[in-house]
Amino acid sequence: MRDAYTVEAVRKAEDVLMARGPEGALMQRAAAGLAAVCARLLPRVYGARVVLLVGSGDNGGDALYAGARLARRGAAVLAVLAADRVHEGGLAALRAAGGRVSADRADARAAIAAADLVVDGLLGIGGRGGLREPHAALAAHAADSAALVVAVDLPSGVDAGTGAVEGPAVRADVTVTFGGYKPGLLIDPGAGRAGVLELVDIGLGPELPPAHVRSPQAADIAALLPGPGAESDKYRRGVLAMASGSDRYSGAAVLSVGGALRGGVGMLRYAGQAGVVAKVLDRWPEVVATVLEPTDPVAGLPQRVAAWVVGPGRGLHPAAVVELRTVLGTGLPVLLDADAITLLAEEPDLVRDRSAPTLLTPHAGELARLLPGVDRADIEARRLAHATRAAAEFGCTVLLKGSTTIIAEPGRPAIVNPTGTPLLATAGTGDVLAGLIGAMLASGLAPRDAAVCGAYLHGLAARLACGGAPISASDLLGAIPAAFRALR
Ligand SMILES: NC(=O)C1=CN([C@@H]2O[C@H](COP(=O)(O)OP(=O)(O)OC[C@H]3O[C@@H](n4cnc5c(N)ncnc54)[C@H](O)[C@@H]3O)[C@@H](O)[C@H]2O)[C@@H](O)CC1
Ligand SMILES: [K+]
Repeated sequence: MRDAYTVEAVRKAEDVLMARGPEGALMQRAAAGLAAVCARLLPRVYGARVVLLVGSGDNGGDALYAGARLARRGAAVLAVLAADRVHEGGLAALRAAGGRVSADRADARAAIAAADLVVDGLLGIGGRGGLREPHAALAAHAADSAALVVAVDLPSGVDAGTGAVEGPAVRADVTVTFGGYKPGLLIDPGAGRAGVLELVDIGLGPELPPAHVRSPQAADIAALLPGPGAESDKYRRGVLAMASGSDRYSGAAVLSVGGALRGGVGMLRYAGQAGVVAKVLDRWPEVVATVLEPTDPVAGLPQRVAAWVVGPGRGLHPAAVVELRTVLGTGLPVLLDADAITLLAEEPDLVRDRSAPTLLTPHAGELARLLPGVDRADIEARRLAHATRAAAEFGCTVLLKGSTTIIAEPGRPAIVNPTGTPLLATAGTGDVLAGLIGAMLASGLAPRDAAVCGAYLHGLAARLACGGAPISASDLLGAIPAAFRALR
């Protein structure tokens, strides 16, 4: 698990340690860790051309002390100062180690263009908003250079707490972060700027509170996943009921059912209009299907099931409303997706008043319908805050789909899924996800764990499907077994 902490929590932990230990000890630990990662990344330290971008705060101090360590090992280190005053001790250490210092713009540009390694020590957790000048120009030179860019603590210009990027920001190949991950390193758009993450332990652990945000790794998912044991039969593995697709959107039914079957459901009971039922059975003969009567759309809904998935491609007509009320009226775990979320926006109390496990899986546009006064762009820019707010307002689990999928639940740390990829931004992949998570719910996982496992496998399957080439939702279905195998 990668655990991320708020800036306040990190500063508080640092204060406790600093009061206890010798002055500057934490910065020395940070700089030693940073220099070690830089040395590992360079083919050869001796003779390497290293440029440090140095801001006015302690982030610049880390860069200067690490630069001094590299200079002592024979690197040609140049510190480019972005402020009149920078960390004095760090500057003295760099000079004493033979490093050079420049505040000249033209000089800086040429040096960055010719560098092997650029160390971004402009701003750390003290940064506010997008980069101002001259920071922004230096970040642009670094982006134009072929040099490897290593960010100190976080890419400058990224908001440490949220991942928001409000203006120019550094794009790093590697980010060396200290004491604990910061949420902004795990959540887009910040995560996309951070590159590969390296955590340096500076001893904060015992002083940190519980994580604010967690990002599960393969072993965490493998430990959560239910696997069929010798005692399993189709009922114990879970019976899932699905109300997805319609005559107009029959593909949503075929894909969501496929997601559930590939997700390991014991039995799938599908209910829908006659035309969709035929298509579902044609593709997935293992499904037990019921044709719903247009005159009484809820009479034939499946009974004796372990969980429900409602919504993908289901439509917004009155029968869908009655169906949604009926399913939410049961005491079973329910996943609401797509059209069911749009309907819920009209009757939010259906979920607010519900005590049984409930999971909403909106994308940003659907979440905007649930949160009055918020638009899609606000949600994309501050995903963590909005997913958390929706979970609190509806008193249930919320999985916000998108560039970084976030799972929020009242009173628990939010989860960030690490396997997402832009390849998933194509029609039908959300239907597959709903089915996949539905299978996990039916097997008995709590909504948060089901959502975490489903999102992880979904992203992994997309990555495995075509090795980086564009994929369709059907390709994604085909790669789910490989994603499971990769975890076992
Ligand atoms: N506090 C500690 O004990 C430790 C701190 N460490 C380092 O110290 C960093 C935090 O240092 P600071 O609190 O000094 O803050 P920073 O070094 O992150 O930067 C703060 C400075 O940047 C300026 N600034 C803020 N936003 C700006 C913007 N958008 N454009 C241009 N300038 C801007 C501010 O005026 C302020 O002078 C951490 O990220 C980490 O790298 C590490 O050395 C580990 C120990
Ligand atoms: K930085």
